[in-house]
Amino acid sequence: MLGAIEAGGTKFVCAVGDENGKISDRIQVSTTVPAETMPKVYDFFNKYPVKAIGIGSFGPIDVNRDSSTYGYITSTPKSAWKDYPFVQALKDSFSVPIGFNTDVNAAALGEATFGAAKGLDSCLYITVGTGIGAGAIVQGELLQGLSHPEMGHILVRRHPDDKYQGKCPYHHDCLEGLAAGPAIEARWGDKGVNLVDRMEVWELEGYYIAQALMQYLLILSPKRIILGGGVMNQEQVFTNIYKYLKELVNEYVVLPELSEYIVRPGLGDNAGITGALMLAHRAFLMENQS
Ligand SMILES: Nc1ncnc2c1ncn2[C@@H]1O[C@H](COP(=O)(O)OP(=O)(O)OP(=O)(O)O)[C@@H](O)[C@H]1O
Ligand SMILES: [Zn+2]
Repeated sequence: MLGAIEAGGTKFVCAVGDENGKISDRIQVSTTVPAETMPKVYDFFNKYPVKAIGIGSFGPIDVNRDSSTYGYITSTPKSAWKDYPFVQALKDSFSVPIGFNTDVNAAALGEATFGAAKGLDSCLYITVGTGIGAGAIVQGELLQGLSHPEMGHILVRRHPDDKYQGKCPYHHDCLEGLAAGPAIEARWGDKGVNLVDRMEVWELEGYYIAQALMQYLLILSPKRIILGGGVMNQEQVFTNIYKYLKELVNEYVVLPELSEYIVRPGLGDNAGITGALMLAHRAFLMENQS
């Protein structure tokens, strides 16, 4: 039995299951402060004989095993979780291998193993929600370098009619600052879910996301792109992304049929937690190899 944590900025999902992605029990805990959230996490896993735990976490996080702050959540604006030693906290309570990566890398792994990118050795998983983040599988491995990718904060070309200053506290009008859920709400004065009939909202959304996808696909050339997160519940954004992406790429590279190439998560809301289960599986295998 394996344990999994999908640690989000608003809630933690904890689950137990097996290496085939089958989940046998799960709970949700709200993300308040570590002293309140973590004991509930420990209580849940204490009920089960887990052999390893995988964490897909909001970030930025330190994923560099050689670093003195490996396993920490680093510079999050959620101050109680800033510099929080997540992996160590679990190791102190459970003497099992702990896998640790970003929430979106975990989701990419889940989708590549069991979901919309099953059988492919590369894919990109992007969430457009409270923030924008992306994880990637490249040549069968999770993409990691100096740190993990932060693809939500890339710069995009501003639409000439868009006067909104942007919401990212670090870069103002980066992709996340212009196109995540809170930016939509701030620009148009209402939540996305209430703006369904405002065509211009979803045109602009497609315009920005298509630019990001163009850059990701030119740099990483993923075999499939999966778009999740609350904002992507707006079906019309997909149509607009296809339209703008075709225009931008302008036949320079040959694109697959876009409705099969840029798709929703095959695992729905379970992409992240299933991926975290796979992180646990990998951590278990790694520790038992050496
Ligand atoms: N149906 C919808 N249409 C448009 N926007 C939506 C819809 N549902 C949620 N959102 C927007 O998505 C954002 C919440 O994102 P999501 O539901 O993915 O939750 P989250 O997990 O908190 O976000 P994140 O993935 O960044 O951690 C909010 O800004 C919300 O207004
Ligand atoms: Zn930014």
